[in-house]
Amino acid sequence: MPIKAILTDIEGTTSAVSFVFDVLFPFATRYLPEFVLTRADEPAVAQQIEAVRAESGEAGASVERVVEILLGWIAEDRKATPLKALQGMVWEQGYNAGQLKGHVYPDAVEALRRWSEQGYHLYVYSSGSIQAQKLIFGCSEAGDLTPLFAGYFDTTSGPKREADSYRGIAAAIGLLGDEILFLSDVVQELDAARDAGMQTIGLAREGGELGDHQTVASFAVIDLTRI
Ligand SMILES: CSCCC(=O)C(=O)COP(=O)(O)O
Ligand SMILES: [Mg+2]
Repeated sequence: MPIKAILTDIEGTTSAVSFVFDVLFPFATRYLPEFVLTRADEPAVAQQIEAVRAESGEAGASVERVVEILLGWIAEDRKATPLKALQGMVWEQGYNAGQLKGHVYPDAVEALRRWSEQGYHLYVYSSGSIQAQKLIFGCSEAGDLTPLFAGYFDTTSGPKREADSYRGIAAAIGLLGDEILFLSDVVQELDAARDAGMQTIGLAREGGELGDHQTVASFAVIDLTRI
């Protein structure tokens, strides 16, 4: 079945792992405590605080304790939906203030633009919240890339290592699994997407192979007509 849509991961795929670990996560560690403590009564923040209490099993946790839990989750890179939602809110302030600029590899920018012009529908699936996804592409070093994308999926569609998440995304896109190409740097994500019937290509920016998935080091060598 020919490819009609491309679904891409962000960290390690379109964007450097170092940008996430050395820039975004430290930014959140620095600014998230004050953000949560001063805005705890705002409905959008209060909702996430409640979700942290529920996910951590600490129903009566104070806001200060919730902040401690969140900082622990950042340190362990936990893909918890309420953490990801709050990180997105904190990063928005950094992007708006010009303190952050999204990193997207030039080869990814070029390929995404070309595929969009050729009529492929482009989607994102990342553990980062949809708000965070729109920010990294909207405030990128290459300018606003959001017009290239037809839609965004995050952990509210399910964990990235479970096939059911990809089945749900294919249904939401309105295509058969094998009409969608999924790109990622994580073999468990590629396995889950393939189990759901999607085509896969692994991105190994430092070289090497990702399991038995076709693996490339750059978007520049992906040929959509040969999948
Ligand atoms: C949307 S940029 C922030 C990325 C992030 O928070 C993260 O956890 C990366 O997850 P990914 O699924 O893109 O590897
Ligand atoms: Mg990744």
